[in-house]
Amino acid sequence: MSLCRAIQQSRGLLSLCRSVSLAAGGPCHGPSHGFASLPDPIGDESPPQNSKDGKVLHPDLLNENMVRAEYAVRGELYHKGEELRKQGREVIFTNVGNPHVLGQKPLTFNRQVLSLLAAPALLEHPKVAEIYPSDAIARAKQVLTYFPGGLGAYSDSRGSAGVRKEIADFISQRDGYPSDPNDIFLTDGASPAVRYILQAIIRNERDGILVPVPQYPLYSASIQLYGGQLVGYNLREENNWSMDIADVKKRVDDARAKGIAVRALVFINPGNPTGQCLSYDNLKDIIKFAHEENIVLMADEVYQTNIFQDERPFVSCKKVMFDMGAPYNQQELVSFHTISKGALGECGIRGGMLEATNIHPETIDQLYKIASINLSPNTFGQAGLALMVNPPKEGDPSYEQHKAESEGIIASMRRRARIMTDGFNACEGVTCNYTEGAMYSFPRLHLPAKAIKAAKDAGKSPDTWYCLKLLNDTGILTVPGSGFGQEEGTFHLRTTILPQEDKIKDVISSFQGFHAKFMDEYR
Ligand SMILES: Cc1ncc(COP(=O)(O)O)c(C=O)c1O
Repeated sequence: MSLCRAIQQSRGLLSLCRSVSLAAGGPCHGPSHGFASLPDPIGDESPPQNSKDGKVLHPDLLNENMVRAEYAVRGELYHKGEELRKQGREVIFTNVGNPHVLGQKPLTFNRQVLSLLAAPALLEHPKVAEIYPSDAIARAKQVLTYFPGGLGAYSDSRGSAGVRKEIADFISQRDGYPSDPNDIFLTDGASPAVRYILQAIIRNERDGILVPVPQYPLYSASIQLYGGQLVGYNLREENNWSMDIADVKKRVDDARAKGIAVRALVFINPGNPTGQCLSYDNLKDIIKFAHEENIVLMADEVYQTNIFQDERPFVSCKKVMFDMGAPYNQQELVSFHTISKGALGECGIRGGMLEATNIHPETIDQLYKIASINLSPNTFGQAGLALMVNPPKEGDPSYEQHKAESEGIIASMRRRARIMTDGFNACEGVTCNYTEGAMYSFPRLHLPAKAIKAAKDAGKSPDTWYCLKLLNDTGILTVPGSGFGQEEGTFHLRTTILPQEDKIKDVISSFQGFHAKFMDEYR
């Protein structure tokens, strides 16, 4: 059956069939086959410059939005760190929330199931029951039924229906409100899911997206890539990185006065790089605001199980919205989740998702079309999502071990968050809010004037200059606050809390030693 026909059958949509015909590799019916004739010439204008110094793909002739996009997490510091590592120096990669690279072990049950999915012939092996627990075998067989042709075959472009159903059940249970598998898209990590939505929202340079400052640079880079405008709103560091709706409102008014259509508000809960968790009341304010201002909400909830403070449990934006009732339960919302974070930390397997709530059905069809251009999200990532949302249950042979491993990882992160924060706060001229959630510390560096001058003389922003010195002296690779955005005149760095417990004290005392020496030199 052609992709067109399959989509028509599942959604009954002829119009989508027309527009997707190019991606499906052949026309269905109708005139729109995607090969429109070329536009008429604009006056007698000659074509733009096509090559330089014998190269068509010359750096001066690339898509400008691509060239302008920046992604600090893998920016100057990262490249310098890689250079040092290749020279044989020990580098501690605390620049990115990538737990396994710093020694976190994968969850046993999940990898048992994934290994059986990768090598299904093992399921027929006479000794399989001696090696694998019975629930891992049963779960692998069940997940295999979601992937006709196994994990080596393309799945539906939105992701396997079976996995989406498990995710919808998980969301319904988590929030107490229904979730529709047809509104869930599975992607290769949450990053492409975020990009799908930004790409759909941004039409041109007059479309604005509200993004927290500091923010995770996936947002700034993607908004640049799609040619939109980032409209920053400040998180209040003095108030534990809280959101100030009055400030957001002011940013919206300013942007509108400049002719920008503000179309979406991104918030990250728990926050990256700032580590704060939003309270139920904060979420209500955000939803009310978005409703009043007619703005789509983009809820980045990838750290929803990385919670280190009992008084601030995670509550999803969707739950609060439905608790609030009409008219707020009609608010347009897209929420994101991933297997890269939480106790899984499976960054390399690339499993992520979005759930679209109250989004127009024809927009969902357009998203489906865009997803179908990529054919299929990777199947191991999808299986990883199924394992995340539907772990072993009480009474299952793997339950106790799975629970102990998962809870052990989060409890250890909580201890490490405390060690990091306390360690930073013990330093002269460093202040750091406690990491309530996520995986990062974002201390403020109150740099002396002499240090700021030295940085400027070196042609660097003071935080980048500081982080480069820290890397050179100690091998600790962090990301300067400027990569996330920070209030004018303030300087920060971001580090993960992920070095393992036998290492983290050494990391923080190495930082403290460096900083004390630094202050002696520049105070
Ligand atoms: C706030 C936030 N959103 C989304 C992502 C994307 O993660 P992934 O694409 O690995 O799912 C990250 C990764 O660090 C993140 O910190």
